[in-house]
Amino acid sequence: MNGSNASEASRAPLFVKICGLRTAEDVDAAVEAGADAIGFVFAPGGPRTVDPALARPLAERVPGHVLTVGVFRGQPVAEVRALARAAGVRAVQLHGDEGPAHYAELRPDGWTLIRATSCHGEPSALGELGEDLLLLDAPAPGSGEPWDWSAGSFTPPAGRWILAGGLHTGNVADAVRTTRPWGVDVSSGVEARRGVKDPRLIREFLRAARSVE
Ligand SMILES: O=C(O)c1ccccc1NCC(=O)[C@H](O)[C@H](O)COP(=O)(O)O
Repeated sequence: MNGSNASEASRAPLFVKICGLRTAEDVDAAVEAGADAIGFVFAPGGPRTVDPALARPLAERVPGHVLTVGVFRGQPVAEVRALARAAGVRAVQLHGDEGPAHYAELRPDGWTLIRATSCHGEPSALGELGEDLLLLDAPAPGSGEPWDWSAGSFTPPAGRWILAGGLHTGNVADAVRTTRPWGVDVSSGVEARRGVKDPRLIREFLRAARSVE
């Protein structure tokens, strides 16, 4: 996965992550439809939250070319490490206000580190806190609420950044055309109702996301 500037990133095949999965049927649908990454939410208290006993067998269904991602928010390093190890995921996505020390402590574990942040006008640089991938999200992650990614509203970072927040089959192609991200991430937009994925919507999302030249 090379690509150190925005134009290179836009020419690479679009990376697509489907987040918040809880069932084998949904995992299989995402993998078969060509997802590059599957996310399991370990941030507590939400409708998509899983524990390692549920997530591990799901992660084990995922072939090696698809990245398994544990999603966390404001949890201590020891908790992130324990949950990610127990579930057997290969990447860790942090949604809280974790600082560089958090990333540095997790680095030796070998996970791909994803920093999720909301875009407040000031561009965030990839790697600023020691992450491998940068995810630009809405202020309320997993809410399905979009943010203003229209042309001129923000400066897209260079390199491997992922657009998230309120994406769905009907807007993802426009979002990709406008912002030229390295990847996209969706959760609510592929759900029949909050916390319940719809395999048909997963397939349609992947098709729409990849329809942009
Ligand atoms: O989904 C959750 O419940 C969640 C809770 C805490 C932190 C992150 C969470 N989700 C992250 C995601 O699902 C995605 O990375 C992203 O926010 C896109 O969400 P959506 O707008 O629902 O497509």
